[in-house]
Amino acid sequence: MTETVVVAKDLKVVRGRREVLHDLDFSIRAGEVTGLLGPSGCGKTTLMRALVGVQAKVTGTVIVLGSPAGSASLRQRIGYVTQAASVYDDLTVTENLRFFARILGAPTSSVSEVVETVDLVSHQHQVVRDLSGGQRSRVSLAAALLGAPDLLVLDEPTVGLDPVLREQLWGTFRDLAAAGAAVIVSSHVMDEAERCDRLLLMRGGAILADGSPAEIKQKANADDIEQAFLALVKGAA
Ligand SMILES: Nc1ncnc2c1ncn2[C@@H]1O[C@H](COP(=O)(O)OP(=O)(O)OP(=O)(O)O)[C@@H](O)[C@H]1O
Repeated sequence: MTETVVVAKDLKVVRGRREVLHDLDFSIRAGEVTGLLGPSGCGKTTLMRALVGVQAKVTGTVIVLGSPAGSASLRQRIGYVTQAASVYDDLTVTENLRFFARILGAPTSSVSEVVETVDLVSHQHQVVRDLSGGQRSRVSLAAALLGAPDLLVLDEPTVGLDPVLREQLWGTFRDLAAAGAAVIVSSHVMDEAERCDRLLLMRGGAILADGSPAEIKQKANADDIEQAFLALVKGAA
């Protein structure tokens, strides 16, 4: 049976004075890439922050790997990559990763493993400042992979990347899921939907649809996810 890694019930978040997530119920499974898709401002980052346990004013229940989101015991088991690069510009790829491995208590041998996973072997001794944007985001991803996390939360990891690199990164996400991790990837680009095993389609702080790309298209009687999204919005109006 597939392991359920996240269970959220009545998840509500207030930011500023506004409620930005409204009573969400969903679950996330191991071994799958779950796409969190929806337009800018719909609440993807807020939802991810709630799962990782760094979001204030969360109500409802969010259980991650059997413990409440934000529990200290989860720190080593979750990898989180935000939209902003989170590595040091003046250190090399390897120096950055050794530093993060030490903080995480991950073995030094994991550094070369993650460098290979993100395909940066030929750049490992370069300072991060001299890398391209896409290479830099792969260093952040590598840092998140160091502790071999059971849950990977990736906020728009492919934004601004060229198609070849995007393809490569999706291959990496698929490999990580195949190895048993639960991988959550957010995107506002609907054409990334088909690469996911499962989708949570969001709009205005609510979940419009939850299912495989095929199930969602069938339910909305649409040929692609963008059309399905539009049909679901019309249906909900
Ligand atoms: N610090 C904040 N204070 C008040 N409101 C905020 C804050 N941060 C975000 N919001 C609001 O919360 C809502 C959800 O934002 P969030 O960043 O989660 O959306 P998103 O779907 O990730 O957007 P994007 O794709 O542009 O990153 C938005 O309406 C946003 O304006």
